[in-house]
Amino acid sequence: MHIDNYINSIKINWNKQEYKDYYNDISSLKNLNNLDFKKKITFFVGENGSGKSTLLEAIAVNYGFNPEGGSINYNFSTKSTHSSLSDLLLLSKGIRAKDGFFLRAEGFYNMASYVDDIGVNLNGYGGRSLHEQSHGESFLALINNRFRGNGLYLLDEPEAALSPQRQLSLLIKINELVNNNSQFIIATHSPILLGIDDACIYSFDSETINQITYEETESYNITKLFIENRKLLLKKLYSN
Ligand SMILES: Nc1ncnc2c1ncn2[C@@H]1O[C@H](COP(=O)(O)OP(=O)(O)OP(=O)(O)O)[C@@H](O)[C@H]1O
Repeated sequence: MHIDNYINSIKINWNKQEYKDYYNDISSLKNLNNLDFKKKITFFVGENGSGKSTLLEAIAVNYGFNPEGGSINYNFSTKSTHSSLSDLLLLSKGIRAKDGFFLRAEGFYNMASYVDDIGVNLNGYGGRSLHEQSHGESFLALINNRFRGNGLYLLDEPEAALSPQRQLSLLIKINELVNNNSQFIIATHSPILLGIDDACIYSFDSETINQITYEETESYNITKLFIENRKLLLKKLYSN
């Protein structure tokens, strides 16, 4: 079944590149020409440094989000370090999303300061300054109160601040929002979030970006191995 998403696919126009940037040395990205977003939820998985955040940020910036995170309307920048990859992207868009947010664990502090500075109504943020809540509390308060549905949500490692219990709460919220016409693209290492069904999982661990199953992800396999064989595994790890 064809699903019309807010972003249906991306293409990279390498001919537009004027100068080499760090992503030219990232295996998964240097050979990338296009990528489809066929499902309401797409996960980016892969080893640290495999290029997930770089691609997610480029998509976010090209769509109009602030590179440090926030909604389309947020316009702040504490440092300009985002790559030029966003300039090379061509997004194939469906209808315009009514809501949207680019949420990254990294840079959340600056975004919270911006919310304080502009003096917005804090009801959308759990009723208290994001700085007065714990990292995990504020992260989930934002998602629960500010994500309204019919939206495009780009999340970079949302599990970083969340306990396993709250990752389950996030999973429920994502499911609710998807049922309310939302699209998610999520870079994650969480074996809990990756367990959401009917998602497309893209692995950044080889020369091309490949679709894999939940059971093929490292997050699933290493967690399973550890829980099922903890004592034996620890013995082996310590002896190496
Ligand atoms: N602004 C930058 N300038 C130079 N190199 C960068 C920059 N940002 C990221 N890199 C490098 O690009 C590579 C990919 O980084 P990226 O953050 O996209 O990885 P990732 O897959 O999201 O990793 P993680 O799981 O650790 O978040 C890394 O080797 C990183 O050091």
